[in-house]
Amino acid sequence: MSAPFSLKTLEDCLKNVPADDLKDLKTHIYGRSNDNELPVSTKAQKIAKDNTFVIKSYKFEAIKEDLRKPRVVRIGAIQTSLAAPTTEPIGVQRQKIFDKVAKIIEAAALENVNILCLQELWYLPYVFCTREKYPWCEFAENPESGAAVTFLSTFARKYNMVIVSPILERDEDQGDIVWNTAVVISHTGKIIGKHRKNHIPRVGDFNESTYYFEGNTGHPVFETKYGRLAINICYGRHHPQNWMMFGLNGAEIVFNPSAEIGGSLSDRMWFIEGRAAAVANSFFTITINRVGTEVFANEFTSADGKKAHNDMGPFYGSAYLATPEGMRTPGMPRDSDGLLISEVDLNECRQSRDLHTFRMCQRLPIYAEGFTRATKLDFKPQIIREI
Ligand SMILES: NC(=O)NCCC(=O)O
Repeated sequence: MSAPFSLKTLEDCLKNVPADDLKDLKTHIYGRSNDNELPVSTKAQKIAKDNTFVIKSYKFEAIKEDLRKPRVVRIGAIQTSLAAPTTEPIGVQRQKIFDKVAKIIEAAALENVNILCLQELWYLPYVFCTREKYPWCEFAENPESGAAVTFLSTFARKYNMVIVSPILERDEDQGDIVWNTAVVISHTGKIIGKHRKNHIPRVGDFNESTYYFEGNTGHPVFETKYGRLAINICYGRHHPQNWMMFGLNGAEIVFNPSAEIGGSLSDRMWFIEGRAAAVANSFFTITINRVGTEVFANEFTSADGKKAHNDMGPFYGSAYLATPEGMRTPGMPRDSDGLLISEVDLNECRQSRDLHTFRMCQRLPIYAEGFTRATKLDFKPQIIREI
């Protein structure tokens, strides 16, 4: 099994920085010198302590307007490790994660969370490194009536909460094929719709393309009681146009449920990509990653000449929210289960568009024309050379 992280959160590096320097440093790395941490109720803290997860809550303010009321919402993000070994029966593994997540949702409800998102494929191990089809394909479920979605619908209705459930989808109407999908559950408990992952990794142990194709649902934005949201699933985080399309369709909040391991390229990019996307598209982003090391019975290789192994290494958690103004919360722990809560005013999306005019001066027609040219077989890059 791979070694755990030396830092519990990256913020641990800051503990020895002198107070004055820390203010400056935070202004750059978080976009503000004060974290604006909100108190967490004793009840929620007790649930967290009894069930060994961390709760952090932060507040972001927008400009107070005369004609528009603030649109304050509380956004929650859950990061978890597995609750049972991968050798346990599928039903047992799933139920144990349900039991763990139920406690975290209970705490989220006590803290008045309005919209909640879980990590990519939240009720199963990240099994694609194995390239084995069974037993893992058994985790795939119907996006309207599957066990995970049904389980979360009950909470959505009970707590008046919109919940985003990233699942392994079984498309029973279309030849039983499998997809990587996020289902949006309304505060009424009904399903609003689903989105299928647009960009599928084929790198190292991320062998998802053995199981499913790139999604075919475009860039839907879901209108909910609490705001317009979209889901850019994991690897789509590396694709600026994927973020942009959700923005063009009117998203105010874009979740990035992920599965990412420490020491990888993504570990270096994690803190940049979500924040950059929030600024470029004037929406809130929330990047969420699983935690812990997932060990499998059979060895697999990463096709890099190195020895076969039974685990991918530790997933690094580190969930955070970024705002259109480029501010962000500190990261959640790299190695423990957690609930991140961020209180934001959605009015900031329009305010940022007014302030910075990124959307107004976006040159969509020239990009559209350039993209069309770049897809042609006879495409010639526009390079000018000295003659
Ligand atoms: N789950 C997932 O898409 N991981 C992506 C791996 C990467 O970002 O390199």
